[in-house]
Amino acid sequence: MRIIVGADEAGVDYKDRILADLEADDRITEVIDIGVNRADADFTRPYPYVGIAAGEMIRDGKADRAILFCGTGIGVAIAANKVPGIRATAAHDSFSVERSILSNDCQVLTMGQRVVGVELARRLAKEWVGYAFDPSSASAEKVKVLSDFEGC
Ligand SMILES: O=C[C@H](O)[C@H](O)COP(=O)(O)O
Repeated sequence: MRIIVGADEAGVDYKDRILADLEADDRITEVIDIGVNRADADFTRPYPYVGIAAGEMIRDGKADRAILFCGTGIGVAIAANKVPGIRATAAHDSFSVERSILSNDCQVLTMGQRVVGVELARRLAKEWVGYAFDPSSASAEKVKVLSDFEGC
């Protein structure tokens, strides 16, 4: 699995912690850091640019999934969802994280650094990359309604 990590200024600490976890995870073949990073000239880049960039990379086949952070997780989720074909959600509990894949085939998970503790965020990220969507499941036809609506 090739996975993007990204954040705005409000989520950068968690992004960097999850980046380190993913780089040590044998299930992950590539971790792609799209920033922000403290050394960036545009460290204060607003969250929509991060979410849209991640969604476009997945749309273009450059990555399989993304885990994104901002203050709440809401802004980067909204932004990623603006890219046709992308299903992104904020989730801060284990059941929602599971269902975001098994029910919704989300390519993007988002969390809020101002919402959830770092150890829970790390655990949820670890759980999330372990789930795989079953295209033969009853959920698949529901996801297909979204794909058909968007034409992708
Ligand atoms: O959803 C938005 C994020 O939480 C962002 O990090 C903070 O946005 P704000 O500065 O507009 O509250």
